[in-house]
Amino acid sequence: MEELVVDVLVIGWGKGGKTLAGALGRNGRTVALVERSREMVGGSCINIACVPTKDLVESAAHRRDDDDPQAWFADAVAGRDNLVEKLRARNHAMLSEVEAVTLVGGRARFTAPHQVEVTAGDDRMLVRAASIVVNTGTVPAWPDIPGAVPSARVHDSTTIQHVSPLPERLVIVGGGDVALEFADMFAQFGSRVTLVQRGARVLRHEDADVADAARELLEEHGVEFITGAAVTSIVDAPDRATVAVAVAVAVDGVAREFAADAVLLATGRRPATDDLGLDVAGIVRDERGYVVVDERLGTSVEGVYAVGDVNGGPQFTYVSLDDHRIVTDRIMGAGRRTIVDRVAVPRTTFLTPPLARVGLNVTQARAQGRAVLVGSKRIADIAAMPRPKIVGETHGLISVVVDPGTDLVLGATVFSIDAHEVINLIALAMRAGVSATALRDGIWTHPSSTEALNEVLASLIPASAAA
Ligand SMILES: Cc1cc2nc3c(=O)[nH]c(=O)nc-3n(C[C@H](O)[C@H](O)[C@H](O)COP(=O)(O)OP(=O)(O)OC[C@H]3O[C@@H](n4cnc5c(N)ncnc54)[C@H](O)[C@@H]3O)c2cc1C
Ligand SMILES: NC(=O)c1ccc[n+]([C@@H]2O[C@H](COP(=O)([O-])OP(=O)(O)OC[C@H]3O[C@@H](n4cnc5c(N)ncnc54)[C@H](O)[C@@H]3O)[C@@H](O)[C@H]2O)c1
Repeated sequence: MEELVVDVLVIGWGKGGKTLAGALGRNGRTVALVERSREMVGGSCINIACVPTKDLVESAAHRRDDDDPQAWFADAVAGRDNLVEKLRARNHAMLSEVEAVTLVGGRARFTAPHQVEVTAGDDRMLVRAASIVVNTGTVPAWPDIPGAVPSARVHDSTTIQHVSPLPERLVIVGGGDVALEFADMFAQFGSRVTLVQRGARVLRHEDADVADAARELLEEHGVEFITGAAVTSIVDAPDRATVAVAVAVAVDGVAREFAADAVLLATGRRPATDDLGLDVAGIVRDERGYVVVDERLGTSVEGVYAVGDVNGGPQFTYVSLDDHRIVTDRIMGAGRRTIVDRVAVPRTTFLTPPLARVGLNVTQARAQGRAVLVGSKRIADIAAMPRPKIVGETHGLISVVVDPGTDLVLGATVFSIDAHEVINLIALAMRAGVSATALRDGIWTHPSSTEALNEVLASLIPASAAA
């Protein structure tokens, strides 16, 4: 069997792993990166997750009522394929041009704490390394519902991206980011979307006014919500799938069975650790299968680290990227970076317009018993922010939570055009200790979305007095 000995082995071409492989390779370490799938060169983000889905979201948002849905969707898919192909080639080139990095195609499996066997068809290779970085990500978690099995009509978030033709009726099961982003996107492409969700409320982690505004937006785009509902079966027939649901509170006139041309199961993800041989190597997993790590992302085996989704942290590409900084620092630097250093990590759900949040919202501040000030305005009412009116997208609201004692921002929700950008500015202000007053009095370009801060932060009132 062919053998390869390197300083650092990265398993999986995720965001953290590929960045780390390039950085270490350029700094004199020999590195091997193993990826099991040609279609995943570059990792989930560019192939099946962030980039292709946001490209489709963007295309869907630009469709007008008189544009033919099928033709528009086909064009959007072709554009997406073209983009992904380019990004994949670029990702391959970025590492193949680093001499110290060896790219290995195949499935890796631990056979000892510092050794993996890589299998590709009949080919086998042994790779040994003093440092190993597990970056295998997650895969869709299929729910335990009768009939919930992959088929031409029953999809997960990966296969639905290749559905053809555009489904006239799409039933989505779930209430997280994947469910909401695909619901909004397909509704705007022209599908009739029904979203079935277990909880009584959508976006239960958001303030009630934010969740209501998001639901109203999606309903305006044509999404029907069936809340407090459990899917009891999916029956896949040649001409249609039928999704049966049991609802907690019966409402007259609401169907219990939904016919669909396609079903999307958006019920979460599970770690890609099933067949990785972690137990053989003594690498401890938690009860859900995620690799257990310490604050510096070390596993139970010295010299073995886990970065990205597989370590059970927040599942965002930029968190995987930050994980690479911690492990790179540990392998090449002072080893002082930890996940505890992370302050104000923002997130965005890519609806149209996007819904972004950082830090505490009003509900969470109240739950902590904090007396806070809140500035909250509907986008349509913010006179000092004409950009949404210029663009013709005035849905949403902005809400900022401020500590009255320190004048520091504790959190913000921005549900508006440009929210995914504005939230980064607020997150930076939180990290840098910039006061709410400084943000209120900031000199911002005009017309822009940032200038909403001038007006929203001038309207602070005690949370107890806010609705
Ligand atoms: C539909 C969708 C949309 C998303 N949108 C966003 C977004 O807009 N913004 C955002 O920040 N996050 C988004 N996410 C989350 C984001 O995609 C993930 O957090 C991120 O891609 C995780 O990357 P990673 O570094 O953990 O590994 P991944 O990029 O998942 O890479 C893991 C790699 O390991 C390979 N692999 C697995 N097992 C083995 C093995 N045994 N041997 C060899 N190779 C192996 C896999 O093939 C894969 O290429 C989205 C997720 C989904 C599902
Ligand atoms: N824009 C972004 O940054 C972005 C976009 C997509 C995904 N992601 C990340 O990827 C990860 C996966 O997203 P996701 O939405 O798949 O997972 P999730 O865990 O966020 O949501 C899963 C949803 O499915 C529901 N669910 C689970 N089992 C069910 C069942 N049997 N029946 C009905 N409902 C069920 C849950 O209640 C939940 O609402 C998340 O961490 C998410 O943050 C991020």
